[in-house]
Amino acid sequence: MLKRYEKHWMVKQMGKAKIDQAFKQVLDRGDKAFVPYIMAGDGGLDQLDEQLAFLEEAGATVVELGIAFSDPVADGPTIQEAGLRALANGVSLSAVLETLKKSKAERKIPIVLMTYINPIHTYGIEAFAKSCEEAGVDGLIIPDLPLEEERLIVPTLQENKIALIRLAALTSTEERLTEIAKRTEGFLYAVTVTGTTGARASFQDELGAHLASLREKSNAPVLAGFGVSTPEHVRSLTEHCDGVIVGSKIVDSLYKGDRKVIRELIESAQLN
Ligand SMILES: O=P(O)(O)OC[C@@H](O)[C@@H](O)c1c[nH]c2ccccc12
Repeated sequence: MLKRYEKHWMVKQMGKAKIDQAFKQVLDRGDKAFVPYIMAGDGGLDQLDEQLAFLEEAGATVVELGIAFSDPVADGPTIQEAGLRALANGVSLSAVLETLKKSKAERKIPIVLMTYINPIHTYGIEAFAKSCEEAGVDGLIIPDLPLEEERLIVPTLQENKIALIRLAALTSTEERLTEIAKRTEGFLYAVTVTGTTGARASFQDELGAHLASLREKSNAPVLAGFGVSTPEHVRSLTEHCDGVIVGSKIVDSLYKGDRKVIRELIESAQLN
C-alpha cells in the first residue's frame, strides 16, 4: 500500500525534488523529520556555509533559513534579536541568495527560505524565483502571504520547481485548514500555538488531536513548529505528526556556541 506522503508526491509530481526525497528517506526508515530554523547572517554571512554543513552532518532533514526583515510580525524576541544582529551585519535577501549560490554544489541538505512577502516584491517575483532556483533554494515559507493572494506568486514558483510550504494556524476554520492542507507542497507547517515564535514550556492538551486531524486532511508530511525547545517536546509532538521545526532554541544555541544542545534535539527525532 502507498504510504500517505507517497500519494502527496504523486499528486504534486514533485517526487524528484530534493525536499521530497529528504522527507522520504527519513520517514521510510521510521524516523521523524527535524527542521532547524536559523537566521541567515547571524554571526556573519561568512559563517552560513559552515552552519548549514553542521546541521546537515548532525542529521537535520531540511533547513529553514530566515531572511532578516525590519517588520517581522510573526517573530518572537529570540528570532527578532537574531534578525537585528543579521541586519547589523548588512545581510540582505540578495546577499543570502548569492552566498547560497556559491556553495550550492557542496550542499546536500534542502533549503527552505523563510521570508516575508515585502522583500520578494522589492526583488521582483520572477527574478526572485530565478535566483532561488540558481541558489538551490528548494522551498519557501511566506508567513504573511494569505491563501487568497498566493496566486500572484505560485505559478512562477511552480515553473521554477520551488515548493510553497503552507502554514496551518490553530485559529483557522476547518474549511480553511482543509484547503491549506491540500495545497501545501513539501510539508505542512502546523503552528502549535497562537501568537509569535519562541520557546515555551508546554502545549495545549488539544494539540495532539489538532495534529492528527491535519494529518487526515493532508497527504503531505505534517510538521509541528512554534515553541518546540526540548527533546521531550520533540518526542511527545511526534507521536501525532511527522516531525518538528525548531527555531528559537536552535538560534539561541548557535549564537551561544552550544552545539551539543542542537545535536541532542536532532537526535530526539531519530527513533531508529
Ligand atoms: O522559534 P520557534 O518557536 O521554535 O518557532 C519556529 C520558528 O521560529 C520558525 O519556523 C520561524 C521563524 N520566523 C517565522 C515566521 C513565521 C513562521 C515561522 C517562523
